[in-house]
Amino acid sequence: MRIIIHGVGAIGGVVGAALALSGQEVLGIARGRMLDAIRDKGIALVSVNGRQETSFPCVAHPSEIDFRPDDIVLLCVKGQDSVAALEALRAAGLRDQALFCCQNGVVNERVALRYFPNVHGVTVMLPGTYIEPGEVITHGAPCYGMFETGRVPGGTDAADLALKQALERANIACFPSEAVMESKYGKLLLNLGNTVDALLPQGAEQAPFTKRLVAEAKTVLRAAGIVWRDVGMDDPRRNEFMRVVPLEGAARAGSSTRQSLARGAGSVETDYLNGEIALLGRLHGVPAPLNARMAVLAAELVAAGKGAGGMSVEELEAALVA
Ligand SMILES: NC(=O)C1=CN([C@@H]2O[C@H](COP(=O)(O)OP(=O)(O)OC[C@H]3O[C@@H](n4cnc5c(N)ncnc54)[C@H](OP(=O)(O)O)[C@@H]3O)[C@@H](O)[C@H]2O)C=CC1
Ligand SMILES: CC(C)(CO)C(=O)C(=O)O
Repeated sequence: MRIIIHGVGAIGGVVGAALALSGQEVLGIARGRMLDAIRDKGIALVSVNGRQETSFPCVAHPSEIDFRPDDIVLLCVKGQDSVAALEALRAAGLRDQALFCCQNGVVNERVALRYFPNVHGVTVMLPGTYIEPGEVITHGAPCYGMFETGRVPGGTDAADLALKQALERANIACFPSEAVMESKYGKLLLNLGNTVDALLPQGAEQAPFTKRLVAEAKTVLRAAGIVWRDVGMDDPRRNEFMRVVPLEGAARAGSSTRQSLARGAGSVETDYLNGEIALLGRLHGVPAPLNARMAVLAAELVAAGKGAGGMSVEELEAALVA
């Protein structure tokens, strides 16, 4: 079995490097400065176990891959990049192989099912950081991360088991689940604060904003009849397998959305996080003005070419009532 990582950034980089260090065959699909750095000098994984250098082969495009029947593909791009990645995978010959959406948000799996029959969701609990090309950081301990996986719409199969075994050899806890989307909706609630974290200066009080966004979202999910499962610290597995710990000399660079802005990535995932709540609210006739506004603010920030942390608490408060 070969594990193909589509999108070698924070999550794809940590998972790919940890798998490679465990002896697993890995192939990356990367781009830009990360691709150049890995080809030039490999990749460094920074974690509670220190800094470990490793390497795995990387291509720039799926068309360079001869897919094997027992390949497993981990889709590790941001939600706004999914369609392009899925189209390229199909054009390159991927067919019935298991495809795992290692992504936040709840729509990637549904999109992937248009292209492929064997789609699995993954609830990714892994505080990953990618700022410098060729280096990825995880603040997860004792395991680097904790994943829940399962087929979409439901059930588990041999691919979940095979991935679990490979991930656990690489120090990433993995729990196959018959209803993975329930935990992905739980994770969506945790991600409603990503853009708050991206907009405000580091150290600013985020909780009053995220609480309001989550309360609004819960009303929307209930009206939509969507069941979710809590995946925060109330999940007893979190304390045992994956706590967020400080690492000397390697500060966490904030949420994945903040990291996109810090890297000048040119897009953020907010339309698939807060924007999902806005969408569900509109479909089910429940107002979700706060989450809808967050999506607009994020789009404005990207369009203005602004970096992370440019808004004060007072400005965000005013923007949310505007
Ligand atoms: N970081 C974290 O702590 C966590 C992230 N997640 C989720 O995991 C998913 C991945 O996030 P994260 O790893 O942070 O994102 P990153 O932006 O760090 O990594 C994604 C990588 O994929 C690359 N990419 C995008 N499209 C393509 C393509 N077509 N071909 C090749 N490479 C491509 C991006 O390149 P480029 O940089 O040029 O855009 C980037 O390097 C997201 O859904 C996120 O919400 C979940 C839990 C925690
Ligand atoms: C780790 C967490 C929950 C928030 O930082 C996340 O999922 C992200 O950064 O996207």
